[in-house]
Order: sequence, then C-alpha cells, then structure tokens
Amino acid sequence: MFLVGLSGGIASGKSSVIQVFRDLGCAVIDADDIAHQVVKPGFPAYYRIVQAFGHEILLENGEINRQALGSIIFHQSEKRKLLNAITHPDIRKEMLKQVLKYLIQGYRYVILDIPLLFETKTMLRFMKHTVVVYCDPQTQLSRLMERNGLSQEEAEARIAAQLPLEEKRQLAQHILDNSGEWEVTRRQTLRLHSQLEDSLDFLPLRLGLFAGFVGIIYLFSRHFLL
Ligand SMILES: CC(C)(COP(=O)(O)OP(=O)(O)OC[C@H]1O[C@@H](n2cnc3c(N)ncnc32)[C@H](O)[C@@H]1O)[C@@H](O)C(=O)NCCC(=O)NCCS
Ligand SMILES: Nc1ncnc2c1ncn2[C@@H]1O[C@H](COP(=O)(O)OP(=O)(O)OP(=O)(O)O)[C@@H](O)[C@H]1O
Repeated sequence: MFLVGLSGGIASGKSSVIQVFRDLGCAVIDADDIAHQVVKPGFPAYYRIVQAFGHEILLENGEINRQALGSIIFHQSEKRKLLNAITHPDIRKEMLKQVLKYLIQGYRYVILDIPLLFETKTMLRFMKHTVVVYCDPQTQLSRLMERNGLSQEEAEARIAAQLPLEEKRQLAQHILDNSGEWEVTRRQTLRLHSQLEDSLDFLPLRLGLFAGFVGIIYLFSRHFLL
C-alpha cells in the first residue's frame, strides 16, 4: 500500500475531487473532518482551545463556534499557530489510525486530503505521490466568497493564511486544474486514479527482500555459530 497526499488552496476544489475518489470506492482520509472531530466537547483539544481562546468562542450548546474561531485565527497568525499547535498532533494521530485501518483492509492506496500538507511538511515524507487541486486566483476568491458568504477582505485573509496556490502547484507531482468546468476536472481525476492504480508499489517487494535477508542471516548463524 502507498499514500497519496492531496492538497490545494482554500476552496480550490479538494473536497469536490475527493468525492470522486470516494465514489470510485477509494480509501480516503479527510484532515478537515478529523479536525472537526478532535475538537468536540470531551476531547483533550477542546479543553485546550477553551483555555487558550476563552468561552467567547463557544456556541450555546457548548461546542466550538468554528466560524468565530475562524474569524480570529485567519486574521492573527500567532493565534493560528497556537490553534495549529493544539490540534495538529491529535489530527496526525487520528490520520495514522485510519491509515492502519485501511492497510489492514488491503487497499492499494490511501488518499489523504490535507489542506496544509505543504505548509507543515510533517506528513510530506510519507507520501509516494502528491497532488494539488489548483484553480486560478480570481476563481478561488470568487468561489470562496460565494460558498462561505464572505466579504472580499475576509476571503483574502483566509487565502493569505496559506502558502500561495501557485507555489503549491510547483511542489506537487500531479496537478488537477479545477479553474474551469467541473466535468473537465472530473475527467482529470479519473485519469489520475487510473495512473495511481497502475503505478508500481515496491512495498511488498521490499518486505519480501527484507524477510529473505533475515532468513539468510538466521540460517547462516545456525550453520556457522552453533
Ligand atoms: C479554523 C477552523 C475552526 C474553521 O472551521 P470551518 O468549519 O469554518 O472551516 P474548515 O475546517 O472546513 O476549513 C476550511 C479550510 O480552511 C483552511 N484552514 C483551516 N485551518 C487552517 C489553518 N490553521 N491555517 C490555514 N488554513 C486553514 C483549509 O483550507 C480548510 O480546508 C478549523 O478549520 C480549524 O479548527 N482549523 C485548525 C485545524 C487545521 O489546521 N485544519 C486544517 C486541516 S489540518
Ligand atoms: N469546477 C468547478 N466549477 C464551479 N464550482 C466549483 C468547481 N469546483 C468546485 N466548485 C465549488 O467551489 C467551492 C469550493 O469547492 P470545495 O469545497 O470542493 O473546495 P475545498 O478545496 O475542499 O475547500 P476548503 O479548503 O474550504 O475545504 C464549492 O462551493 C464547490 O461547489
């Protein structure tokens, strides 16, 4: 099994692309979903967030008001770093658990949707393939404003909280250009899936070689050392 890291910019189309992989029956891990789970009341990160950001960021039912928290962290980089420091270790642990689950289930590859893959770099070294869902800056801005009902200033602050999409595009092995019609992106995604299905996975070969090597050492030591 191998891992595929998928990233992009805010509102560039990652979730839409990920849905295509889900529909194909692929193993998918979504870091945004996990980020929402690990801050639910009762989880350790929840208490750390309340301690750091105060009760003002809570909804009446006690859950974290993500919109309120977002308005803080997308405008203040220090607060964003603080929230990342609280949540990211728990997000990574949960991602690892899900990878192991898919490994046991025998999937050929697992695709991880990680918006900050290239910013934090922590998970990058585990990825055999990297994919960026790209769209041009104007399209990104207008899709974000429309989807989230944000002013231009709010949307630009969110975009500025990440590495520019143009830079991420240079860093990835595969680019899915989502600037145009959705059908064009869907077809690019289907092609990428076929490519990933056909790509060679050397892990079983490496494990086989390692087992063979251990076996030879064992036989050698029994023959000559006993
Ligand atoms: C800021 C929060 C409360 C906003 O929640 P909300 O439901 O409004 O948005 P959602 O979680 O769906 O995120 C939307 C997009 O915002 C961007 N984003 C989220 N967190 C960050 C961050 N810390 N830095 C830069 N961009 C971010 C990503 O592109 C993400 O896809 C939430 O995103 C959060 O808890 N973020 C911290 C954890 C994190 O880093 N998540 C990103 C995945 S690792
Ligand atoms: N090719 C397209 N044409 C028109 N609209 C699109 C296209 N692709 C995505 N969208 C719309 O743009 C918005 C952003 O897409 P999506 O939610 O998939 O992005 P995302 O990268 O997952 O966002 P986030 O970073 O916030 O998680 C959504 O409203 C989606 O329906």
